[in-house]
Amino acid sequence: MLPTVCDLEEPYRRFMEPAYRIAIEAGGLILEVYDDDHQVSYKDDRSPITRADRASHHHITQALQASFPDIPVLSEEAELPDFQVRRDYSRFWLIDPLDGTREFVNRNDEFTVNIALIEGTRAVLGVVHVPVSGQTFFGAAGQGAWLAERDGTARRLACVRPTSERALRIGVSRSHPDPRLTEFLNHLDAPQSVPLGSSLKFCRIAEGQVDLYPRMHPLREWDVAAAQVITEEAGGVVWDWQARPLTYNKEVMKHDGGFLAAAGSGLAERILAGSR
Ligand SMILES: Nc1ncnc2c1ncn2[C@@H]1O[C@H](COP(=O)(O)O)[C@@H](OP(=O)(O)O)[C@H]1O
Ligand SMILES: [Mg+2]
Repeated sequence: MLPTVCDLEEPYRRFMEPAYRIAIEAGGLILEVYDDDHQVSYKDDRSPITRADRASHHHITQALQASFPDIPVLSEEAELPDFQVRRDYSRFWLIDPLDGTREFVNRNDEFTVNIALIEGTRAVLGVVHVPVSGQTFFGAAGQGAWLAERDGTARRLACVRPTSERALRIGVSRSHPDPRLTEFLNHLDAPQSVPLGSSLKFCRIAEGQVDLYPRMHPLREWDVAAAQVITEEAGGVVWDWQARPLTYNKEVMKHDGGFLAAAGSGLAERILAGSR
């Protein structure tokens, strides 16, 4: 059940209630494998996959389909429908059943379950659950973002604007270093790097603990969708490097040029102006 302090309304409440519950259930399945001796195999693109990715994928897919038989579910762990078919979807679920598989394999706890609802080409609802901490971040377009703790208490999320008195805190991938990002950081005034796995980098912006999350190389749409809604609904922005909002259900489901997530549009504009 959604936390009682959460005053989320329709049209998104009917989607959020099951999505929130299903993300937490999937987190429970992931933890059963995490506490066990998990075996890793590798996909064609050499990224790791475990029994936990598969268990989470099957549960989320089946449970969303049971609640919403008419809404397609697209997942990192399943073959995507042809673009000719999915381009006509007015609404679909986009899931990353275990984001941060490398963090899972390395046992550093920084992995998440991500469920997003896409309408047209926009991400409009997102749930990011963190199995180890039991925290669940969630938000819906125009209504705000919340953080629920394992014990059911919850609070609204709001980004914190950086001040000139302190260093900018930059969320960076813990497991996928990028030389272009290092070069970009060299142009900022003594930034403080905050290494984090998975979509947690977006969530920390929404919590006010990180100011920026710049990404130069492509990420898949499912790595971003749910957490983008949470960042935006906490007052942040997630733009491409031309200051345009990210779009979804593209022919290739990637954000090709990367993106800039920031704790506010003013900060993002300042950073983009400096990077040109
Ligand atoms: N260069 C790249 N191209 C495509 N996906 C990438 C990538 N670098 C990282 N990713 C994916 O982005 C997700 C989060 O990575 P990071 O912790 O670096 O932010 C991971 O997803 P999965 O764990 O779901 O496969 C990872 O596979
Ligand atoms: Mg992922």
